[in-house]
Amino acid sequence: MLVGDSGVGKTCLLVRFKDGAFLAGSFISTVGIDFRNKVLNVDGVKVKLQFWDTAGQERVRRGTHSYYYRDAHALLLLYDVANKASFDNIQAWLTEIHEYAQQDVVLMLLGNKADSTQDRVVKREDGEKLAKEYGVPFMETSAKSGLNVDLAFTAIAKELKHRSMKLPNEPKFKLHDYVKKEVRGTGCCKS
Ligand SMILES: Nc1nc2c(ncn2[C@@H]2O[C@H](COP(=O)(O)OP(=O)(O)OP(=O)(O)O)[C@@H](O)[C@H]2O)c(=O)[nH]1
Repeated sequence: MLVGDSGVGKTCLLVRFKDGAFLAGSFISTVGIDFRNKVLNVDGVKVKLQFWDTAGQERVRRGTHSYYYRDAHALLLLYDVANKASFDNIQAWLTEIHEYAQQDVVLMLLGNKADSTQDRVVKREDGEKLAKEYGVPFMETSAKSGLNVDLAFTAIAKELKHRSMKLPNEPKFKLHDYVKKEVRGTGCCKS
């Protein structure tokens, strides 16, 4: 499930991952929830992921999220590095998540729009610090350039596969270590 303030790039991140393209141009806010599927090959095993792309707008999200949180196995919580308010709201999102989501939900914090060099107002270290405080894996992404998008979703898929299969001889998958493969920078301009 992708969550975070309106406009942080949830839909774009998902479309970049699913279709390899960037939705440039006018911004159409998600209303309610959108579902998209993708089958990933994770270490030779097919993992079918169903993504729930939620609306960030307060007026549409009130009431709906609590219902979906309960069934979500993983949450990607996004803020926009060029929007301070979206970062400041992360704590409120985390409170909501702790209230409604499953205790063992896989959670990852993503600072999106890392390509926005001139407009950046949230430093990478601030994202890192917040993530550390809450014990959540963190990386910066860009739906525009594609930076770390595959890595973020693959990390989630690997963790979910690991949890659901529990193969006896398989070494434990460590999500916190895996996200260290993150590429630093803007990723510009691969799109
Ligand atoms: N520069 C830049 N712009 C982005 C990026 N991701 C999204 N955008 C732009 O940000 C705007 C909002 O993107 P969406 O993906 O629709 O945002 P959302 O979080 O799904 O918004 P809601 O549906 O309202 O919750 C669009 O104009 C996108 O083109 C990114 O990585 N870099």
